[in-house]
Formats: sequence, C-alpha cells, structure tokens
Amino acid sequence: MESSFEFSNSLGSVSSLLTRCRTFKVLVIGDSAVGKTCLTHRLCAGEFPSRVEATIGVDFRERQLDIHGEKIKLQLWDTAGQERFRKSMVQHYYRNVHAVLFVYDVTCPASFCSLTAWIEEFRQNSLGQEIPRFLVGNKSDLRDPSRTDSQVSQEQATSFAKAHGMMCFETSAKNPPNKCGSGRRGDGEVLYQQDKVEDIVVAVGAKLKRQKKPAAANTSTNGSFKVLNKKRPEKELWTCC
Ligand SMILES: Nc1nc2c(ncn2[C@@H]2O[C@H](COP(=O)(O)OP(=O)(O)OP(=O)(O)O)[C@@H](O)[C@H]2O)c(=O)[nH]1
Repeated sequence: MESSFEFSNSLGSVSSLLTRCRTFKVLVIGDSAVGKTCLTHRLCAGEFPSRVEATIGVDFRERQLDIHGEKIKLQLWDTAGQERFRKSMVQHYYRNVHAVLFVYDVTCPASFCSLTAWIEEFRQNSLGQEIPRFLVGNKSDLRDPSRTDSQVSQEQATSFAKAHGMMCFETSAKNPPNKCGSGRRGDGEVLYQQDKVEDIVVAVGAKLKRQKKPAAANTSTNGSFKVLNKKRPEKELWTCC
C-alpha cells in the first residue's frame, strides 16, 4: 500500500514538473510617461487602464503564453521612469533579468534620445550577460503625418535598434492596431509601422523559449525585498491567464 502511494506521489511530482512553466523576468524601462504602465497592462490584460499614476518603484504583471506547445510565463516588471521613484531600486530591477523592453514615445523625440542613457544603465547593471533586448515605440495612435519633424521616424528607430542588436516594434497601448501595417512618404521612406501588441509578447516569448538555460526568475514576488508600490490596488501583482 505504502509503496503504491509513494509511487503515485512520485508520478504526481513528475507530471507537475512536466507541466510547470518556465518564468522569465522581463524588465520594462524608459522615460516617465512614455506609457510603460499602459503597455504592460495591454500586454497582460489586453486592455488600456482607465486611470494611471506615475509608477513608484516597480509594479508586476504576468502573462502566460503558449509558444509552440510550451507554456511559459512572462513576468513584466513595470519600472518607474522618474529618477526619484527608482533610485534605490535599480539594482533589484536588473537582478536575474531575462529580457528588457526599452520603451519610448514616438511623439516625444526626447524619450528616444534618452534611450542611450537607459541602455548604458542596463549595461552597467547586467554584468555583461547576453540578454535579449527589444525596442518599443509607443503611442503610435498620436502620430500626425503633417508633423513628422517632431516625431521619431521609423527609420530612426530601425537604425537605432539595428545598432544595438534589438528587435524593434511600434504600437499603441491605447489603440493597438488589429493588423500590422506601415505608412510611407511620397519618396517611399517608411515613416511608421504598426505592430500588434500580441506580436510583441510572442516575439519576446519565442526568443526566451529558445534560450537553453534560463536563470531562475527573480524572487521579488516572494518578498526578497520591499517593493514600493503605488497607492492604487489595481497596480498590484496579478496573473491574467
Ligand atoms: N494616446 C496614447 N496615450 C497613451 C498611450 N500609452 C500611455 N498613454 C498615456 O500616457 C500617459 C503616461 O502613461 P503611463 O503608462 O503612466 O507612463 P509610464 O511610462 O508608466 O510613466 P512612469 O510610471 O512615470 O514611468 C498616461 O496619460 C496614459 O494615458 C498610448 O498608446 N496612446
């Protein structure tokens, strides 16, 4: 009796091992107000939040994915863009990170220029590991074809991404396109592209799935350090799948 109980127990643990999904820590960084919180909401919950406040410290959201038959979980770390809300947290952000989304606002060239500083911070804190990085231009719904000078062009984004070895996307957390598309000027230059938000999570998931031996995700959610959170309850950790 006892041995069959032990046997079924061990079968249970084998099957739970087989069905357990790998968790990957994905850092979302960029200037304040580029839309990191809204984007992570959209990526995880499929909706635009009705109300947002500046992130204090970090917020977490999770998204489970099925990539070619393997379940994986992306743990998105929505970090504070404002220096005063992130100072003491920076080292925690980068601990055991598996991927980074660098976010800028396509209608705010200053947020694009800041990417160099964000990349430098990443470089200084990530101990030189080969971590997949993605560039995301947000707020594409605000693009005004008559004011291209005050916006970040697709060409700029593409060449920046290429120079830094990143995949590059342009989307809108508020009004995401249903299908991919692009806009061209008379001379054929691509001014913008439209990526579905889902394409971004799938690209991140697919890249991470291919990683042979991911490090364990950061233990932040089991209280390894204090997370300074916003006051509003909907910003707390939740899982959508
Ligand atoms: N039109 C438009 N507005 C957006 C979009 N994404 C975010 N916003 C708005 O941009 C503002 C800032 O959004 P947040 O998501 O709080 O920005 P954040 O980068 O998380 O800012 P911090 O927490 O300070 O780092 C809010 O007013 C949002 O409603 C978008 O895709 N389109």
